[in-house]
Amino acid sequence: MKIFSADQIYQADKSTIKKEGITSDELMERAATQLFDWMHSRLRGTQVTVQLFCGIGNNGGDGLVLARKLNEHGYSIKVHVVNYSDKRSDDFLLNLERLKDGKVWPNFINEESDLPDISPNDIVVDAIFGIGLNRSPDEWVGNLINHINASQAFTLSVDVPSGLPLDRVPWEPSFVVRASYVLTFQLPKLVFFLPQTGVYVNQWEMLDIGLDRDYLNRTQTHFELIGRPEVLPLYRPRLKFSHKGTYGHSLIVGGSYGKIGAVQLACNSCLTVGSGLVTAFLPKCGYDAMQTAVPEVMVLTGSRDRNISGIEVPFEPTVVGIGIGIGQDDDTVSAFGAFLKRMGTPMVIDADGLNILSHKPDMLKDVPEMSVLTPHPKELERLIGKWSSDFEKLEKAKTFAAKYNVVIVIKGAHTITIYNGKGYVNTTGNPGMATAGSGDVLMGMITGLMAQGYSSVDAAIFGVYLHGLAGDLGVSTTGYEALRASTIIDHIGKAYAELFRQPEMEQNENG
Ligand SMILES: NC(=O)C1=CN([C@@H]2O[C@H](COP(=O)(O)OP(=O)(O)OC[C@H]3O[C@@H](n4cnc5c(N)ncnc54)[C@H](OP(=O)(O)O)[C@@H]3O)[C@@H](O)[C@H]2O)[C@@H](O)CC1
Ligand SMILES: [K+]
Repeated sequence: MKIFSADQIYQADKSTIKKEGITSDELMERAATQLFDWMHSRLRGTQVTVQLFCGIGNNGGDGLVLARKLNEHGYSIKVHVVNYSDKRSDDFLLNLERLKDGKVWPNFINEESDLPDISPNDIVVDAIFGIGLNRSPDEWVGNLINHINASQAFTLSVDVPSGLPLDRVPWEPSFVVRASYVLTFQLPKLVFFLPQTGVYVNQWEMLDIGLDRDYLNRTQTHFELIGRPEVLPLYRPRLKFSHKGTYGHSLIVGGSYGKIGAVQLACNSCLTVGSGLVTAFLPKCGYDAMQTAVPEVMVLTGSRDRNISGIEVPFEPTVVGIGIGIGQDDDTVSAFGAFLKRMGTPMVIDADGLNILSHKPDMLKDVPEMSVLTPHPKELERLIGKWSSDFEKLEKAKTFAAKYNVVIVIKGAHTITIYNGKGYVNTTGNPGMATAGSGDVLMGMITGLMAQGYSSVDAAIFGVYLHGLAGDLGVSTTGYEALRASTIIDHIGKAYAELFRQPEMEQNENG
């Protein structure tokens, strides 16, 4: 699903109005009716006080329409207009009149006003600012936002948490509503998924308001949200008349004394995701452990006991995954450099492989094009330099990926795969996966997918999604804390099956 910018959303808005021959207030009515239906279906007339805080633009207009509908259905409401500007929008004004026609008289809050009492039992509707926010809220508005946040009331934000801009980090972090729930109109917003801005969004949901499909389909975006519908078409079915050679031969190069487990995990996940053959290349000390732990994997060792030196393999691997647990000893660094120079085919580079590249940027020119780099935030920083915000991080990563023609997988709560100027935001995974070895499993999975013929970008997007899904399935039996990297591997098979599971309702309908 595409992630649109604020400007593009305004365009979609205009295009819908033009195409359907409706007025902008009709679209607002449609949007706010969705908000009302959502609330009404959950509250079912419960006598709770709903306090609506409405700005003076169209986000506030949505809030006013919602207030009118709640009032018509007998809910107990208090409407506050947050008077932060004289430039009230037409649809706000129209709906203010309609609200007054229904005998609801809002309380106008301005700089001098006392802040209204909010009980923790109230429901707050936050319709102060929407996607039109373009500068820091004034201090008194920020204080009101703080007051809402301190109330502990359930806070439902309309479209976006007020105070959160769509294209940058907030000017003042405390001047942003911390939403319990965001009902966003039709399209996901990038800020919901970035570490610095996602913290304002506890849960979110999209409400379809019937924006012009043509416009949405033909408009290119810089980011895409990756869910099951995006991943399914990438799946490459296995053929009946195939053999292990059809699915590639992966080479996993890694390990040093005390860090052989990383290679076991990567080899295991590489096999489990479907690589036809897997060979591990290790220092000698890892030989017995590897042969015992994963019998399906073939093992080659270098000449040294505790770390990797020359990397010599007597076959042409389909794809190489390299870097986990290799350390940065001088002979390992030169072996890594020589290997990069020799290999022409795309590889997956992780962990110390990335750290070596950060310390020896000269080697970057030898990284085969279309390789996949899988840094966590610290490794990324070493690679591309510091950034001042998540937005700058993404831009720098795009520039780096373009310069070397590689795919970068920025690991995190929402892992983002960067390639060719575009970011693919993953939706699976959970905090239990922030655990030792989780990254090694991902590296093995992406390698194993490339071995089977997935392109580098598809392997990264599909692998990240499947890895997260396996973690989500695993967590249902272990809970977050006890989830281990090996549990993720144990659930890769179920994750594949889950991709093709019919939702229960469909199953029932089909008898
Ligand atoms: N297609 C859709 O999805 C639909 C969207 N709809 C709704 O419209 C919402 C967007 O509405 P909006 O354009 O009127 O902007 P909104 O956020 O209400 O702000 C109001 C104005 O405030 C101003 N301003 C900005 N920053 C400021 C500041 N710090 N302090 C003071 N003032 C500030 C700025 O005006 P400026 O002063 O810059 O001229 C801005 O225009 C959207 O989120 C959704 O809820 C639906 O109704 C229908 C379908
Ligand atoms: K809002």
